[in-house]
Amino acid sequence: MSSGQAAELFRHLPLSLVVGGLLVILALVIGLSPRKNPGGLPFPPGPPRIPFLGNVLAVKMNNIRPWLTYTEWGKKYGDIVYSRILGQHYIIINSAEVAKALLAQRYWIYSDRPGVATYNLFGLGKITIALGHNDQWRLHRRLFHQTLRPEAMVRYQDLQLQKARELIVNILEEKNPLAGPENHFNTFSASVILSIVYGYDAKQLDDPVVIGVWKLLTTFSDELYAERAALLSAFPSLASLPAWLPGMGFKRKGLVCQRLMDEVAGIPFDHVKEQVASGVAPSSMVADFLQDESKKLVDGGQWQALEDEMKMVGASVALGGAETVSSTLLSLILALLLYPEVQKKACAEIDAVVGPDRLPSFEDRPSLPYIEAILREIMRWNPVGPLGVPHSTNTSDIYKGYYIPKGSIVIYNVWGMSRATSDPCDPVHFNPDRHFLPNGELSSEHVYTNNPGFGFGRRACPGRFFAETSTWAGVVTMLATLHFEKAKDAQGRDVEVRNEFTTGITLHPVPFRCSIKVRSAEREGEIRALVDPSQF
Ligand code: HEM
Repeated sequence: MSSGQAAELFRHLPLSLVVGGLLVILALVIGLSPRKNPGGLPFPPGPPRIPFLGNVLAVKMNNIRPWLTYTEWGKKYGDIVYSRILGQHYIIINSAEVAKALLAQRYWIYSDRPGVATYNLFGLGKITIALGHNDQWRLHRRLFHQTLRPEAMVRYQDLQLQKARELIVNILEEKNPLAGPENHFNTFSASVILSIVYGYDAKQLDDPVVIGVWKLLTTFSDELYAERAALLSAFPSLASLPAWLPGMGFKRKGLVCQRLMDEVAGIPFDHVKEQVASGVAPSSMVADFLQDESKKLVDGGQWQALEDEMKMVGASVALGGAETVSSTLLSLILALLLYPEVQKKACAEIDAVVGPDRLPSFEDRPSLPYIEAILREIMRWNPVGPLGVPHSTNTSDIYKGYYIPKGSIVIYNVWGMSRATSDPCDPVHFNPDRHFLPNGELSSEHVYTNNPGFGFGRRACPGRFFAETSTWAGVVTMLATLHFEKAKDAQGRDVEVRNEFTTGITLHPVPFRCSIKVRSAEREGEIRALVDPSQF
């Protein structure tokens, strides 16, 4: 039977069978419904639930932006909210204080990950972000630490600045007048990451490894919206239904993702292995690991297992760091168009500190507090991951007299936290000045790498220090060299842009047009002298 015939057959199933199926699902839901907790303690407060389905309708009403529902719940029920969907417990945390108290101070309970079946379906079950709180995950975090710890960052500064300069040339050489800078941001963020992980020098958009990384990220995030993930975690057996059944098309996308994942993890890794064998590998996370003789003292089987983990660690870094940094840069450009006074202030600061004809470098960073405030404000304004990445509990817990069951999915509402600022300026606005104290000094409260957008506790993003320096290099180099403004239509009027973002696991500004001009010919000249013209 072909898959088309099978789908046709499914569409014509007798009503009794469909009703029977629904009853089975209902029985499963009842089976999954929580039993009373031993001490009879209450769950944290939360919205009223309907039998069996729980809060599915409330979240569904706002399923494209669940963080708005959670923020409303936060106002009504407090910083910790309980919700239930199809028998699955959800704990929603709406304040950084509660997130720290649970995810950081009780990390041994709150560091598991839900949704492993879903990650497996997309071939991503072995990357760090998908792993449970176990020894394999601890090994990954140890391997990251060598390359991504704060003290190692100084090693990458020259590379980050060089890639930022290549970004400027890519933007200036863009032939399509309607193209925005987003594709060049994608190349920038992927190429800095690929350099440190594999010593791989990707320069342009059509680089096959860069293309692979982006195809994998977009296929995965298009398919894995929150509702589907919730359904799959409530009913993992859905994942084993055949791909030809109606509604199961995402399984075919899952197969595409699995193939892409094999390529993204395998091709650059094998390339480095060959380079190491012929003694020509430049230093990188993977090459340094493969050349570390002390690791080879473990016996052959263990070495192979360790090498397989390193392959996944490399892919985890490449995937974790590409989209997030690129999206952050695109948010900045949108903010510059909407708030031109920010661009004016930033350029004035750079010109005063760096002088008119030199490019900024990391030595200038302490003297550029407004740029620092811009970085913090991009993270706050429209957080790239509005709900971070969910954790789950591996045992039950009691917090402030509330019962938190084992297996709860714990969501921290980064978007809601970003709206709860104590300064008088409306949180909707992009305003870097909110990060300064009345005495003009930068506040020590919202340091970039402590932003809730990087998560909490032992699972907090290991790439946040690298994200910070890459973003800084990109932002300061663009603001020193280029001027961004609204594009003009045929009549010479501004093409308006809106503070509008896509929805999903990560947020990106919806595509917008802008005009980019050189603002310092001296700095452009210096950049062109530093970037090999044969690459463009
Ligand atoms: C603005 C940029 C970035 C943002 C907003 C971001 C955000 C996050 C968040 C929210 C998590 C989950 C934390 C949690 O579970 O509580 C995470 C995990 C992770 N990030 Fe990032 N990230 C960024 C950049 C990067 C970069 C540049 C890298 C690599 C160099 C990276 C690698 C990872 C990895 C490997 C994990 C999984 C950690 C684990 O599960 O233990 N990220 N990130």
